[in-house]
Amino acid sequence: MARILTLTLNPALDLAIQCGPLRLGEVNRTESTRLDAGGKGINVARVLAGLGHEVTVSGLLGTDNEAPFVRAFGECGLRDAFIRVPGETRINAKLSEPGGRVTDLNGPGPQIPAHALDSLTERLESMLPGLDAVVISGSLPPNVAPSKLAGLIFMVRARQVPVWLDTSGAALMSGLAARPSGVKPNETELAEWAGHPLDTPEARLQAALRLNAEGVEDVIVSAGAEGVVWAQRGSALMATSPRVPVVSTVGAGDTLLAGMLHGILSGLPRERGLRFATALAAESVRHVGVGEPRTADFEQLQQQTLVRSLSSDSFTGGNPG
Ligand SMILES: Nc1ncnc2c1ncn2[C@@H]1O[C@H](COP(=O)(O)OP(=O)(O)O)[C@@H](O)[C@H]1O
Ligand SMILES: O=P(O)(O)OC[C@H]1O[C@](O)(COP(=O)(O)O)[C@@H](O)[C@@H]1O
Repeated sequence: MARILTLTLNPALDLAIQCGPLRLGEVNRTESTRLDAGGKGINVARVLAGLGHEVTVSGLLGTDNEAPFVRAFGECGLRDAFIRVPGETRINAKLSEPGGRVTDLNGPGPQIPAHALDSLTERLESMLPGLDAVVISGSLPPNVAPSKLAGLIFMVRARQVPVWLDTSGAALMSGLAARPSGVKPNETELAEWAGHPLDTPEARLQAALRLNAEGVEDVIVSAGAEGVVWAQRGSALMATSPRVPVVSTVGAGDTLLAGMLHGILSGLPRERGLRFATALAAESVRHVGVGEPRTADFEQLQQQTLVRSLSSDSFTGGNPG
């Protein structure tokens, strides 16, 4: 069992909406709706706690609608170290249509008073001793500068605690420059850093190896149904996802990251950890919410997840890897 802290600077209440084919500009009738406490670090924490780790959640939480979060933390056995800020945490709408198309409408989040960030930094610093990993996940509220995120990464690294990052846009650029120990972008997010599309496994591999060479030890590039490339200190594996019916892809990336951390922090052989995490992420898309390893066919999903090693030759007809 590991001790992990996840940091969500911009959590969200996720409004999951199941509907028929969406008709824009018209009245649509929904099939079901569900409101859950979410946000990347909170989802990662849920999965890790379910796998038996001791998890603390922190970040910035609006006081006006905190009740569902507090309830979820209690239900999942998460230690609550969120700094409270005035106002509401954002609500993100997730529209799932038949056929697996999911449309995310993510809000900006509230304005954060400067003293709240100072309190968060102090709290984080006081919690670092004894932690096995820190995960910083998700977007930043509108008035939090990306350089603040880089500052948090530097602080954690200075205490020799591994720090993982999962964010996007300017926050990802700034965060990567601070050299986190690990990162989990999806292909679109990493393409922005690379400056060109990463629409093939080879392109993802090259970008991941480049980041390894720049000092990010673990780079996990997710590519939806196509699966995952994981480059660790210059040596790469690729996992191909099992085919599953898609209900909601929301939380798949968070599940993947949590599954990978579980493998790494539990000392699982690399191939086994990647298979576990990829199968768990596939499990998550079959329903709303994060992946559930206790599901009856999870062993089967793992068997259907193909893992192979990759090298630059893997794509040139040379060594099949
Ligand atoms: N349609 C799918 N079928 C099977 N696995 C999926 C599917 N969509 C996502 N996954 C799994 O979830 C992981 C994360 O999904 P992805 O969409 O790449 O990340 P993010 O949610 O961060 O954008 C993928 O690498 C894959 O393992
Ligand atoms: O902080 P962002 O980038 O707006 O993302 C927030 C959203 O990400 C989620 O954590 C889902 O993330 P993934 O689909 O990448 O796993 C939702 O719960 C939340 O609404």
